[in-house]
Amino acid sequence: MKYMAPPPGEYERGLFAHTDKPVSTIICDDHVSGLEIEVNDGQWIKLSLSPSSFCFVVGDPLKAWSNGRLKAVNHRVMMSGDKDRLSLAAFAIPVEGTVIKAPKELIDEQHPQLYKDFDFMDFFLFAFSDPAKHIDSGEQLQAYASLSPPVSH
Ligand SMILES: O=C(O)CCC(=O)C(=O)O
Ligand SMILES: [Fe+2]
Repeated sequence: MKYMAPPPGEYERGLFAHTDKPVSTIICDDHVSGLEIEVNDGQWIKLSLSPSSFCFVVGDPLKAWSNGRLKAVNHRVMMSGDKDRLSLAAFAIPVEGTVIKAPKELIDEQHPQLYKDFDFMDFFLFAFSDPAKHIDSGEQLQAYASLSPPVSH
């Protein structure tokens, strides 16, 4: 991705806040910082990736697979300064027909099943569909797959 430097003195959105829809993402950049993660409601931290580091981002399907134990962090790109930014994101997309299903070891009385089993691609297409545009990115997994009340086994 290429993000253009903002006008002088401005702090500008490069990429809107979202959680990732692939299973996971590995990000590296050209050391012009810009990637931010939301740590608490509304509190954002800018990541400065060192030259040899990558950022591993848990996507919504991996959160569902882990029965909610792994968090899908809300993140965005904000640009300041006078340099353009280049980043590279490697998205993990499973083969067609892959079902996202939490292993039984991650489901018990204390950790009831949070999400129904679902076909990865059905969720992926849902997340980019017109109806889902009205749902906050961080709420799409909940809207698509939540089991409420949670089921315990
Ligand atoms: O460019 C970046 O650092 C982040 C890209 C990203 O979050 C995405 O493509 O999902
Ligand atoms: Fe992302």
